[in-house]
Amino acid sequence: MKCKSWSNKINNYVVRKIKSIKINGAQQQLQLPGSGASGIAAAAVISVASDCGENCSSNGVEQQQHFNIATTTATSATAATMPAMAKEKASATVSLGESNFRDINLKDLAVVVEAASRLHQQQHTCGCGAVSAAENNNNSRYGSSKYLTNGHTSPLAAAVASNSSSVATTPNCSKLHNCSLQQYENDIRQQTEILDMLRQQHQQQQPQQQQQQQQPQQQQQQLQNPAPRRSPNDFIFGRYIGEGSYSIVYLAVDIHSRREYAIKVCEKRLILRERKQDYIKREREVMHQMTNVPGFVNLSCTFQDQRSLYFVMTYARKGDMLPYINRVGSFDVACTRHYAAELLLACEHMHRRNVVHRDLKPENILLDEDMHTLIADFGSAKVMTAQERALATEHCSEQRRSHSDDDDEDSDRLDNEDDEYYDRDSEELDDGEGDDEQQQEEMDSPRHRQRRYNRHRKASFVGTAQYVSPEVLQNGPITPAADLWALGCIVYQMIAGLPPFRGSNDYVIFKEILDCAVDFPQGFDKDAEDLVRKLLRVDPRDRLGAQDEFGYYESIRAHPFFAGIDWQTLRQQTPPPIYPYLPGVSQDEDFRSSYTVPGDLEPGLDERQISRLLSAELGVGSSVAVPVKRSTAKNSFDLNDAEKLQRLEQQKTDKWHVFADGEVILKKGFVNKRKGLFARKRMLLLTTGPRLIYIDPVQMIKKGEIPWSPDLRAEYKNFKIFFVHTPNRTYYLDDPEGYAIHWSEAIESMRKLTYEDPSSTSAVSCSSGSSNSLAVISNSSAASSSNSPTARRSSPVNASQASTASDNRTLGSTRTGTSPSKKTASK
Ligand SMILES: Nc1ncnc2c1ncn2[C@@H]1O[C@H](COP(=O)(O)OP(=O)(O)OP(=O)(O)O)[C@@H](O)[C@H]1O
Repeated sequence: MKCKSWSNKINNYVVRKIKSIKINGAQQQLQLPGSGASGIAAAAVISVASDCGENCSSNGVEQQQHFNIATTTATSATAATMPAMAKEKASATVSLGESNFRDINLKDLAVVVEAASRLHQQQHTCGCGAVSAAENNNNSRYGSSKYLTNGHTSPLAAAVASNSSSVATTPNCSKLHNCSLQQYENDIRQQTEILDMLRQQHQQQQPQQQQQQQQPQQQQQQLQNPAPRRSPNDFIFGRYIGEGSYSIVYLAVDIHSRREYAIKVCEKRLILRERKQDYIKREREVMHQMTNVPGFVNLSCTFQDQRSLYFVMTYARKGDMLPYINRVGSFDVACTRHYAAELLLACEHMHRRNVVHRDLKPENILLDEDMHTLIADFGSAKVMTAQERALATEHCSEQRRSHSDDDDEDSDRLDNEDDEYYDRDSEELDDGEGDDEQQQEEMDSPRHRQRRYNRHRKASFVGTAQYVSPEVLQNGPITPAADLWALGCIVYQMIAGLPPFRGSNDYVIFKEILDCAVDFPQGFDKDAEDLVRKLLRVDPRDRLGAQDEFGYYESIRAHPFFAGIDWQTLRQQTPPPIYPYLPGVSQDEDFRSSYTVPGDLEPGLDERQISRLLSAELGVGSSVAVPVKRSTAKNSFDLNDAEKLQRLEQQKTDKWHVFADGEVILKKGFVNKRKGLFARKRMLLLTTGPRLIYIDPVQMIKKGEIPWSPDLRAEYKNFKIFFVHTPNRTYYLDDPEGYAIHWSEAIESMRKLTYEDPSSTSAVSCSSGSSNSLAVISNSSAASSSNSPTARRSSPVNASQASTASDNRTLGSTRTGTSPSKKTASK
């Protein structure tokens, strides 16, 4: 069994390495003759013994990667599989920069094809390696991956990924007999072609290589002095990006390579206190495993100091997806289709590697420079063994049979909802690789299976309430179908603007999930609705894709919602622009982050630097605009103290007065506040704060505020519809009484009064006595130029900053939905 596993590992490693090999420092994108190359084995005897991956150069002059590479010392299993290689390379430990990394590849590759041929012959007779061929052929179904990292390939990160991917590439025995001699011959032929291409390229680059070979002294030095581990002093920390439960993420620049990274700094103290060692460990392991897989955040390296652990990751420049959904309310169908397709590809990649993410949600879908998705946050991920998968599948059927007898159980569990928030992955099944056959039989006995299953049931509720699948809530076994459930939730949210299961608290949300009752508001795209219904099935086995081969979701790809998707080139295409599902919102919003790390800052993350970053985050000492109150009252919203007192006195009898927190209500009226396809009736108050407060008129509860800032802009579309644009969200409001223009102008007047020179403001008079009775005496030219839907151009929005806005997240989780909708169960 081991040799199959190693063979597979070897194959994957080499294919990756060949695809991303560097020739003389320049990246060569090789067009492989086919992606079924499964057998070249030489590079597999290289074991990267460092944490450090892609681009973590520590030598400022040469910007080279230094890795300790213990050729053939990887494991005895490798040696057993590749006896010839083992003898040739035994225990030669070298420190490797990218240049000699390349040379070694080329030298080794010559040996490899022959070795691989031998290996394949052996494998064919004993059955080993068949899975490699099968898996690689499966991969080729969907075209060859490019292993891009921020748009460039990364052999070293590939090496790291490969080094940690033994679990992922463990063969699936059921495929063993699918191989044929013909297949192997094809593979060998392809590999020979690849090698020839490499040779040609190598020869073309010969002069440069000779030049490099004239620097033996330098290389000798590298061999003797392996690169020191990274430290915070190798990076300039530019700005705070966001924070999680145990970590803060900064944008930083590598002082050697000048590359930008997102560095997650995890406080050891917090991790220990909260006993989250497993969580962090798992995140690191899975990130390693998914590094260099398209659509995932790469983990370039990790290091630590006394206080913290550092994860150096791909910087997802455009932040996470949630603010985009919040900003435009909901995505149009083309946009949803594209992002849903990228997510499906990501699920396939994970599930093929036996990784179940378990916490897929818009906040964990990051966006790179080109607006392609990068899946992040693997703290909740689960790496499943084949056995666990079989167990889970087996149990599903039992669970289904017993489900009807089990009705009371749900409510018991829900009553103890707080207890559900634990994660005991440290109690994972301990059936390791080394089990012999007898042990194996014992393990497979019903008694053992039940025991293991019971232990497994204790395993985690991890994830986020709104996206968690019923089987996770019911302590059922974890299967990849949990991510397909989340995919259904996310597709729903992209179209409708809110997640399908909402509630004022987790208890209500869990109940909704277990009932699987989903509202599809009017206007929900029919194909999208069908897809969502088919993904949101209580029984994981009933979910679309669950009966497909793991990691190859043909049935989901074939769903009509995905008609027209070119799966092969999806990630090379330019994603459709994010347009709102609802018409009328400006379509030229620029979410691009304009921030770059200044070059003149000091590297490191000591107290001084932390305080600088904190000050910048809080806007202390920076040029963040603060409200400027003018003394001259030209705008009638600018009340003097006596006027305010008088108005407050009048206002006391007003039932909305209590919501104004002692401020004068300048304008009020009922509006429908839209979010995606949902709308809610709200009383909207504009107060002297200035504040825009919205209240649930039925429950008489304040639901929230539209956050004021100098960037806030009001814009009317017609007499009924107006927008309030904030950096993080466009509020889509509709005034059934037709005072949209009045609202828009009143808000603009207040903004100008607060943040701008009063000489440029419109003169507005108001009467707070009656709803929507504001009399506007506007400077018509100013109003029309600033408020015209076509003339208005918003200022650039920093998406990363937007992602930290908590008000939107709160709004995103509140229950809405007065718009006509049908409530149906899609069980
Ligand atoms: N590689 C990255 N590029 C850009 N932003 C990132 C990156 N990784 C994380 N972030 C952002 O940093 C913030 C904090 O991320 P982090 O992973 O520390 O916590 P989290 O996953 O949000 O929370 P928790 O750890 O509690 O699950 C998030 O807003 C996330 O969007």
